[in-house]
Amino acid sequence: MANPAWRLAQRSCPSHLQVVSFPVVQLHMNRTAMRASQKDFENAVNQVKLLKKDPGNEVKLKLYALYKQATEGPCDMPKPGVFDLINKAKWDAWNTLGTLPKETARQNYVDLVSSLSSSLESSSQVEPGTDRKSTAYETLMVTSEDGITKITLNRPAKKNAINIEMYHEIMRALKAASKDDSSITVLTGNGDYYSSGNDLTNFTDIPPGGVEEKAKNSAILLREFVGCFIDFPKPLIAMVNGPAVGISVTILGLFDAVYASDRATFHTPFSHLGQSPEGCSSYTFLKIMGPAKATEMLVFGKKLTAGEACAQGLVTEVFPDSTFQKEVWTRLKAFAKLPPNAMRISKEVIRNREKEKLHAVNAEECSVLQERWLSDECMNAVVNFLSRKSNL
Ligand SMILES: CCCCC/C=C/CC(=O)SCCNC(=O)CCNC(=O)[C@H](O)C(C)(C)COP(=O)(O)OP(=O)(O)OC[C@H]1O[C@@H](n2cnc3c(N)ncnc32)[C@H](O)[C@@H]1OP(=O)(O)O
Repeated sequence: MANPAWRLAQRSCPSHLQVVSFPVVQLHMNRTAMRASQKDFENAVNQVKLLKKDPGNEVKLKLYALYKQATEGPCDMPKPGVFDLINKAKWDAWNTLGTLPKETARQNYVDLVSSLSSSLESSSQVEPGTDRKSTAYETLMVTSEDGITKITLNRPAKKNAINIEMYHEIMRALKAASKDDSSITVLTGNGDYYSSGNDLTNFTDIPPGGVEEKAKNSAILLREFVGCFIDFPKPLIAMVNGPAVGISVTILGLFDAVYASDRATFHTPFSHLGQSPEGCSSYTFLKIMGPAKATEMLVFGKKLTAGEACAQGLVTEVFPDSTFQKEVWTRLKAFAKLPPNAMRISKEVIRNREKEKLHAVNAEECSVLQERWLSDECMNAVVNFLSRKSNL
């Protein structure tokens, strides 16, 4: 959407907000629909009218394009002339959606409005720098302000262990963040831990199909979860506020920057747990730190200090815990002011070369883990933890 013509329109036409504005979307409201998803869509169209804060021109263009695609299908209008700046920006936005199916456009529109409603609502009501738990999530706090969507793991009493609900909520929050109007996304933890990794009680809820079915379902969930990090389109930054264990460490290799408090530690005790690496770490860690150091972490379970993790390239920079929040947020706010499309495209250029490989590694790691979870070594480790014979 970094359309120079649109930028020019913004400067030369002070009334642009009316031109690409809610009424444009409302204009087409009289088409009623029969299907449930169409009802959601209509609700979303109505919700747009109720937004208290202007979502900005880029978001409005996205809404316009998705609306047109959802109601009329691919753009078949003649391209407006080069001097018809506003209509050309709208045409461009619609035309970029190509042959996106109407149903997908409808769904994307609904998702965008939903992320918009929560982010605009939170940014308008929350004091700067203050978190407010979004009612949409049980295990996370998600806020959006100053161009930054912040996803906070919020099970501090369980050291932010990732239970099944949290896996799903993180995926949902990432999908919403990928479409909202923020420039960058931050993941952090509430309390003294960043995250203690997979919630080991996830393994205790056995379905009627038995442990094999459990292992299969877990592998499917894990693959989808890691896939969201591989495909996340905006700069994704981890603020590692404290110790990190297991999968919360391995997926750091898929982040674009990792800032750590000097209280943080990085621990992947897979062998201790009878498991094997995930989160694409069997590939990313080798690239980041070389095979010898990666093996120490992933095979022998060596726990790294923040300083060591930084020296090995897993962490971008370490800050004293006392100034961690202040220093990192100052930096993130400056990043968020950079042109968002340029950041997104630069990330795309960097990531695209690796994407296919990363998805293949993810699939392989999940398939190996599916077997590992059925092993005696793994089952014993989980039982030991649950009966408190082991604290890593
Ligand atoms: C869909 C499936 C995908 C699977 C993907 C696979 C991923 C692999 C991994 O992530 S492997 C890593 C798994 N994590 C662990 O093995 C860590 C286990 N936890 C600990 O060793 C310790 O809790 C600790 C070192 C993190 C913290 O120890 P401390 O003594 O400071 O605190 P407590 O042990 O008393 O913990 C407080 C309460 O939190 C519960 N808890 C902490 N971590 C986990 C966890 N990972 N799973 C489940 N529960 C956890 C702990 O049980 C305490 O609860 P309680 O107060 O109710 O007793």
